[in-house]
Amino acid sequence: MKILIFGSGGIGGYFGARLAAAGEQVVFVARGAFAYALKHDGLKVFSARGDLHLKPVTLHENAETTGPVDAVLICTKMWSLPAAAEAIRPLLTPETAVVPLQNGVELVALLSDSVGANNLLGGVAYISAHIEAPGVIRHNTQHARIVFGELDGRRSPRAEALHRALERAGIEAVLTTDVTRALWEKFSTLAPLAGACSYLRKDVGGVRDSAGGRELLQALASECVAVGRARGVALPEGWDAQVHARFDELGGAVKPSMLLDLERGNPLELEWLSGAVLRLGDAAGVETPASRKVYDALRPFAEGRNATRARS
Ligand SMILES: NC(=O)C1=CN([C@@H]2O[C@H](COP(=O)(O)OP(=O)(O)OC[C@H]3O[C@@H](n4cnc5c(N)ncnc54)[C@H](OP(=O)(O)O)[C@@H]3O)[C@@H](O)[C@H]2O)C=CC1
Ligand SMILES: CC(C)(CO)C(=O)C(=O)O
Repeated sequence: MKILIFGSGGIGGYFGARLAAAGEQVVFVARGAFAYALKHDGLKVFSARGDLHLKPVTLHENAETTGPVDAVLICTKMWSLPAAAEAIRPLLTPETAVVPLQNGVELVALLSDSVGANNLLGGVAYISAHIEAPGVIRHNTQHARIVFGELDGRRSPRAEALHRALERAGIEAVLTTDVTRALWEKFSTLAPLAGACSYLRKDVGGVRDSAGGRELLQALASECVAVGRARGVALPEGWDAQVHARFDELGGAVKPSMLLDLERGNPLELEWLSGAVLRLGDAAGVETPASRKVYDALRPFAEGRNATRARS
């Protein structure tokens, strides 16, 4: 398959490198020092599942040289979505599968005008990976999983083809018939986790061990699940308790990407995590005081302090 990876950072670099190493035709979208490193030194992935060094790397330069693609994995931060949607448009055919892998539940609403409902699928990534240096990705745990599917639940040939490609690349892939639920399952785990770790400035182990850490996580998870259910999402009975089970499965040293960004002075995805819980909670008439506390405390840091990684 010809797969465009839009955004070659933590998740895009990891998934793209694995797909390319397994023989798929992968084209990476990168910029600045990262693009320079990919061009000259290739893409290096350090991972408990095996290191790899991909060289040469095919970089997207323009629509003419890249041509139409079979699938796009959008792997930027949330604030880059409009630019990504605009840039991929000339590369889409009516059959191209566009799978945004960001953490968030508003992706479909944000993208459906610009990308088009025919192209858009939903997806989530379960992985912990970050940029260590330009052209270098560090994958922090064993898990590397993508859950994705057509918005209408059908098992389309394009979704099946992408599923096979991901599996060939050693990525655990789940093709779901209820992607909205999959998005909310991840969101209701991740938004509380990212909120609690960032609010307390602690990794997963630190939150587990700190006084009030679990209570904060529980309160955030309950709010998130209540908002999802109020919107008609079929989250299973007892799902908020599952957040703890998932939290306990994670290694103590894992840091959600929002905490890593906070530590590095990068912009935060706060608006699409706790911010989304507040917005969607307001619209559905669900009270969200714990999410409000976390949002208000982190809001002063949301734009980041590093000019080089300012939002664009
Ligand atoms: N990291 C993780 O472990 C996980 C992350 N996620 C989610 O996945 C998404 C991506 O996260 P992550 O991989 O950490 O993000 P990163 O910041 O590591 O990677 C995003 C990359 O996209 C690049 N990019 C953005 N816009 C453009 C553009 N217009 N042209 C070229 N390159 C561009 C960025 O470049 P630049 O630096 O120049 O902006 C950066 O290299 C987020 O929504 C996150 O919440 C989900 C699961 C796990
Ligand atoms: C918490 C983690 C690393 C677990 O998959 C994650 O999904 C994220 O930070 O976005």
